[in-house]
Amino acid sequence: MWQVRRVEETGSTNVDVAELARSGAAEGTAVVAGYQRTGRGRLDRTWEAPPGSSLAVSFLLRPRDVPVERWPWLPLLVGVAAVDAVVGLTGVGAKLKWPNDVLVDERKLAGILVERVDTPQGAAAVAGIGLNVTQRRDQLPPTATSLFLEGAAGIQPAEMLEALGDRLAERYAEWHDHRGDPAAGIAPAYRQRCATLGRQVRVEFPGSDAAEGVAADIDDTGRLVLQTGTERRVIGAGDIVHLRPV
Ligand SMILES: O=C(O)CCCC[C@@H]1SC[C@@H]2NC(=O)N[C@@H]21
Repeated sequence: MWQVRRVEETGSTNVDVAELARSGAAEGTAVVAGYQRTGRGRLDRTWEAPPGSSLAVSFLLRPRDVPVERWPWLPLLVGVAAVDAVVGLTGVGAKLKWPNDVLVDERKLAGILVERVDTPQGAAAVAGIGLNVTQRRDQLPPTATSLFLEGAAGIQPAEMLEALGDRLAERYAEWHDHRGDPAAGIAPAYRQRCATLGRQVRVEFPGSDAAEGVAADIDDTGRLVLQTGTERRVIGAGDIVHLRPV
């Protein structure tokens, strides 16, 4: 379903696809870059990778038949597709940290940023994925990893793109066909791949606030349910630190 445009270098593929969306580009338009100068991350962070070492791609989605209150599942859906693409192509044991960091043994392999964009054709979503492919240890922070470092040495970004595009197209079609009903597939698939559920965690909120508790569940809109003593707190955004299994 993807019409992929390849660019050698850009600022951010998410920004590029958002611009294409505003100019009327069709669902399935995608931009993949050899190098991103100013990649965007979650919670207003940046995303960096040396030229040619990683996959940096954004996909345009126009989920016309899915009520907008179900769109918050999209970032989780993209996470499921990314995990399945990594496991299927390389055998590397990737898992999700809520909402959608792709981890291997607690190190981050991939990050996902899904952004809503308003266009003359209606609301759309840009799903951006940055996945570390060939980076060596000295090209990454200690908290990150790459496919190369996890033993998948022969894999190149283009192969990873192919696998990711296939898994994303399948998951998206299933979700769209069920009008975004999470129970129809994506919620159970997410729970299976989520390393956060059932753990003692710290949630660091944007700003300096934090909370600790057990990651008890994912609610109907993809938010994390945190059990803190006798209280249940529903978390829409934040950074999770995995503490220990319970
Ligand atoms: O973990 C995060 O903070 C999310 C990082 C998302 C990075 C990807 S790389 C391709 C796409 N273009 C961007 O500017 N960001 C996303």
